[in-house]
Amino acid sequence: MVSYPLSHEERTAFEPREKGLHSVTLAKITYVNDRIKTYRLIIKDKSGVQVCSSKPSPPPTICADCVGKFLPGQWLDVHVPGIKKAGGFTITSSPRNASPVAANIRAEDVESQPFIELAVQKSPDNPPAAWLWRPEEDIVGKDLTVRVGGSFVWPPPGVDASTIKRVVFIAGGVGINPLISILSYIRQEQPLLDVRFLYSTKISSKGAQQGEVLFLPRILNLLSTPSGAERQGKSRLELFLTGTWDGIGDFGSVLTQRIDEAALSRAIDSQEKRQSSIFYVCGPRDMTDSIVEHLRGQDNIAPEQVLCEKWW
Ligand SMILES: NC(=O)c1ccc[n+]([C@@H]2O[C@H](COP(=O)([O-])OP(=O)(O)OC[C@H]3O[C@@H](n4cnc5c(N)ncnc54)[C@H](O)[C@@H]3O)[C@@H](O)[C@H]2O)c1
Repeated sequence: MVSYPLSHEERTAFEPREKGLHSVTLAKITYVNDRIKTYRLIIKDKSGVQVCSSKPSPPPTICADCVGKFLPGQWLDVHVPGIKKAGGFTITSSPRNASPVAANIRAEDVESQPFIELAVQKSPDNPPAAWLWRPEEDIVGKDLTVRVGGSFVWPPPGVDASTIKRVVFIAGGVGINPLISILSYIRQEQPLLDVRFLYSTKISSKGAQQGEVLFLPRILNLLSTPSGAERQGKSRLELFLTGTWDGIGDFGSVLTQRIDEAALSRAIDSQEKRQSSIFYVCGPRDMTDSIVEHLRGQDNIAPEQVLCEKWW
């Protein structure tokens, strides 16, 4: 018997998602590397899209009065012209960027409009992704319809937010997508939170540069932005580069290995620190499963302190 991979809608059938659809315009495409492009969607609804603060936890439900709002970490069902089934793509921008009140909007200037950003991996077998990878001149300016969904979110459901002092992000490859949205939002809303970031990704091109690693310049910028003496020295990125690259580039300090137990121990830190930490894990299946199991097996880390997104 031939088995087919589940579509995004089948795979996420039990996840919370909005009832209604929003109309957006595909305004801009940015090439990151030969696997990834990012897409800026301009929101057409007059109300814009705002952060849902009415029912952030627990559990992250999307109810009638939350329509049009999203939490950092969520994804969109994306309906592209001429294709019946929606694609599922993670939102990589902060909800703050989607709020019309946050922007000084000028109709003629795309950069000033409230927006949602998505990162889409090249996948010829996935029709919505293949459509989004068509030549820019064929698709920029087209209208799409989208719906927000997902439960891998900030703030973490079931956790008293006032107890959180540290957030540890652990990303593998394109699993960075929901984490960059959460990091961007946290930096805007709670800049004094301590952040540890472990990011492992494959590089295969010769002489690859920082800009070709998905969101690396953005992460470095978000972690280095000074916002008060208390935060000095509290945020750190450990970058793990694997694959067949030639070691040349402008990466500075990197580890040429996968995230291992020693790296996790550094991130978990002391008994005292782990009690006030939240761990977000997103990456390939085996990596996610083994890291989540390792974290949940530690003393003083409760199951609800470890969140992961499973796209399988
Ligand atoms: N929202 C999202 O976009 C999203 C959400 C959840 C999961 N994901 C998943 O993230 C995965 C990322 O795919 P990719 O092709 O970019 O990743 P990849 O295969 O390039 O791997 C990324 C990094 O993880 C490391 N790695 C792989 N397996 C590991 C393991 N068992 N232990 C430790 N390190 C390991 C690799 O060495 C590499 O550095 C996909 O499987 C995707 O389904 C994505």
